[in-house]
Amino acid sequence: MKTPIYFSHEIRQLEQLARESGISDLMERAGMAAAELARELLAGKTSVLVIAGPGNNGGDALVAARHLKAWWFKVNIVFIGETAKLPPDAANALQAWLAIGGELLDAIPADGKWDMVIDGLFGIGLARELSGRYLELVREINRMNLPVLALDIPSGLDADAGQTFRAAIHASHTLSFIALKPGLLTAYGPDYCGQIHVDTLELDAPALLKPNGWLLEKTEVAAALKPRPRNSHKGMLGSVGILGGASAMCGAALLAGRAALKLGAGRVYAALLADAAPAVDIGQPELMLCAPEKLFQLDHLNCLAVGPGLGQSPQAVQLLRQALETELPLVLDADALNLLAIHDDMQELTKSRKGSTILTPHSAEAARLLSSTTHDIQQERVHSATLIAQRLNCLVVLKGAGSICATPKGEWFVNPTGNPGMSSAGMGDVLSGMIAALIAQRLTPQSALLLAVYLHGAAADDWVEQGVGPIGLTATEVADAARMLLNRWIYSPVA
Ligand SMILES: NC(=O)C1=CN([C@@H]2O[C@H](COP(=O)(O)OP(=O)(O)OC[C@H]3O[C@@H](n4cnc5c(N)ncnc54)[C@H](OP(=O)(O)O)[C@@H]3O)[C@@H](O)[C@H]2O)[C@@H](O)CC1
Ligand SMILES: [K+]
Repeated sequence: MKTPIYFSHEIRQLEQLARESGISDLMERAGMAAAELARELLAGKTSVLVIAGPGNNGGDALVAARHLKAWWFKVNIVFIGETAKLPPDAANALQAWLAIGGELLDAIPADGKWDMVIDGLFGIGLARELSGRYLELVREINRMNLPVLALDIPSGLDADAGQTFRAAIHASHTLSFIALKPGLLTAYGPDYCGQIHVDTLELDAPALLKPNGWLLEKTEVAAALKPRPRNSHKGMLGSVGILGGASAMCGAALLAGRAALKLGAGRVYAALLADAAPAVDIGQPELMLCAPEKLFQLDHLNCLAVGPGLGQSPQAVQLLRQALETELPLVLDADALNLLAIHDDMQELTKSRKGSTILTPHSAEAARLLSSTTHDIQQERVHSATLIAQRLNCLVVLKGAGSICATPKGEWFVNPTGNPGMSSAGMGDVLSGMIAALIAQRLTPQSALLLAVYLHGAAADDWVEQGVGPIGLTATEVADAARMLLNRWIYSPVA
């Protein structure tokens, strides 16, 4: 089963649709799910501090507190807001809490001791920067250094963008209601959410509202993989061309080429622009190095990756234009993206290409493509990726924590794999080579993109699990681990 992701306005639509179909107890369901998870996480410990805010997120917390109290946990609630202004469901939850003898505190007692905090201060209704008592409370909870279960989303985090409203609660677990929201998974989301759990509140969300966003998951991306027939030869496995490697940047093209080899392309050609380009890659002599004009004379290329170390010389401009004029599937990265951003005619060429085009920008490259700023791209990562995909009629991966893949049809995917060890030179070059290799092996461009993005992050995660990284993890190591995982997923799928 695929896992959908919805923006907060879509979650509100879902709530409305549920209400219209006669479901009126969503808050009770959310509170019960929260209490059950809290009980499991407490694992025998008994004392809980519940923070309830002025909206329905506070209502969820009040319901959870009521159940925990009924199960004999020691529960203290700090409520911040005006009880008279609570929305109806939350007001009912408050009455039910008071009816079983519960009390409300207006500040965290200085001498209290708890095993866990339940954060029900703000959910998807947080609409502006935190200030005053709210800001102070978030900081105080973070200073307590206790396990925190955040209800729906850590308070202070923007459910759509994954940015913080000045500060946010550092949760150890987040229980997201109805479905995932993109802000949990991208930008700062992974830093604040801890382990993410989803409770659908018994709603079949995709049946009520068609999702446009999905979580990338191994079962989904690996479905494109098939074992090779024993009777195979390199021609069947496709040929990749890499175009880049201007003076002082040959390494980028070699990294992309080596990654394409390791991901199984039958033949890989690296065409280097540098005047004094090497004739052979001594560390990887299987790579075929050639001059750029030779690459376009080959009649058996299945995919071309343009950009690693390309530079922005007149020759680079001419070669990129030539690549865009072919019907080959193209992967464009780095300076290919920067050149595309400043040449309107190349953007027109891209829009009308017969072959697929895949763009792999990080946020600064995306900003150039959209004539925007890195800050604005990070504020709207999903929207930015889909906008580029639709404007340029291409597939896009907007890289960074929680990479966003987008299609020209408006579908988008968030990648949960990867770690800060990937913030190092060459990682993007390796990703370009990986995508190109999978396309050359006849995966559809979209399947190749989704698999490569997921696998690239999973390979880096594998090293971190082994204690290599995040500090000092190299792109070459990621390509090696990607090869190992790919083989494992195809040939020992249970492992
Ligand atoms: N509806 C349902 O059926 C279900 C909803 N569910 C739950 O409800 C949550 C959404 O609830 P919600 O819409 O009430 O928003 P919520 O996040 O509690 O906060 C809104 C309050 O905060 C206030 N406020 C905002 N920003 C502020 C700031 N910076 N500083 C100070 N105040 C600020 C804002 O005040 P105002 O902007 O009006 O001044 C308002 O009072 C959702 O995440 C899920 O947990 C589940 O139970 C499932 C069923
Ligand atoms: K919360």
